[in-house]
Amino acid sequence: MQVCRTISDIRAAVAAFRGAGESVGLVTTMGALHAGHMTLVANARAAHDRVVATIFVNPTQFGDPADLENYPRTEEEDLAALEAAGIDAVLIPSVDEIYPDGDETIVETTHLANTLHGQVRPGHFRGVATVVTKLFNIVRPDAAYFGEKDYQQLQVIKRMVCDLHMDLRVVGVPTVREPDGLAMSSRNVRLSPEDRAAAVVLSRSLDAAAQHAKEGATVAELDRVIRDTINAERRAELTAVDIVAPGTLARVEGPVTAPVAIMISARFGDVLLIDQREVTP
Ligand SMILES: Nc1ncnc2c1ncn2[C@@H]1O[C@H](COP(=O)(O)OP(=O)(O)OP(=O)(O)O)[C@@H](O)[C@H]1O
Ligand SMILES: CC(C)(CO)[C@@H](O)C(=O)[O-]
Ligand code: BAL
Repeated sequence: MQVCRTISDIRAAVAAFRGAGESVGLVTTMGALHAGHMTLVANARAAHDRVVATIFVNPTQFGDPADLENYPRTEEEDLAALEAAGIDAVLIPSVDEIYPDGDETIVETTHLANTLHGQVRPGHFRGVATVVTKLFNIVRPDAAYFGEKDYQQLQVIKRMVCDLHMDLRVVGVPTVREPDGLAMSSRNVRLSPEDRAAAVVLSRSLDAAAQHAKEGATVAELDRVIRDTINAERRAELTAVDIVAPGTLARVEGPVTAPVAIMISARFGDVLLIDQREVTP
């Protein structure tokens, strides 16, 4: 595995793959890797001759300086995991390498970035779209792999790629969970043991909603089931429940007659966790 810290080094690595006529898949991460990330890698590995990964804790997508400061960083373990998973080249750049001259140029999906979870984290999706555009331009992959856990992020990136005529495929990968159902997340390591145990309420609330949807519940009833389940856990501070049409993320109402996506977020102490599930009537 080639470990590249500069744009010119990763471009040289990718140019060599391209010179040999090989296809390239990309997995972008902020490090502190877990089995969710490795599933993205496995999907890319199965579909491409070469797989490139990036590890970059992107400052422009963090609103809260403490969240950026406390974000887990485990570079040595991450590089070992990527090598073991058969990654061909990894880009692990400095902030100056990615933002050499500030942030004069930004990329924003105007509506999609500022609705739903974008209102819980103002500016977040603008930072994501900007850095993902930079990473796409640097690596120029045939396809890039993103987790469905970050559901709005996936829709933002799909829409950006479509609207800006970017020449790659965006592939969504289902959420990987801990044995008790908690969605894997790099931030889980920041939970106290009590909050870690309590956080299972997120996936439990989604399971309850899925069951109600099968039994013919309305959107308002799904919303109520989720709120009641999460509010019954005193360690959880519910921040959002959004029930939307998959893809467009438009809010839906009335009886659930077609698949809907449920996006939820809650704080446990100072850690904001998200989860998501598509449910069918
Ligand atoms: N549990 C998961 N299952 C599948 N994909 C995941 C999972 N968790 C993260 N990913 C995906 O991995 C990629 C990199 O995510 P990132 O490095 O931010 O990790 P993370 O676990 O989402 O961290 P955090 O939520 O704490 O920011 C994203 O495409 C994300 O959607
Ligand atoms: C896509 C991403 C790598 C952009 O920084 C990040 O938001 C993430 O890890 O999900
Ligand atoms: N997984 C999304 C990156 C973030 O929370 O900033």
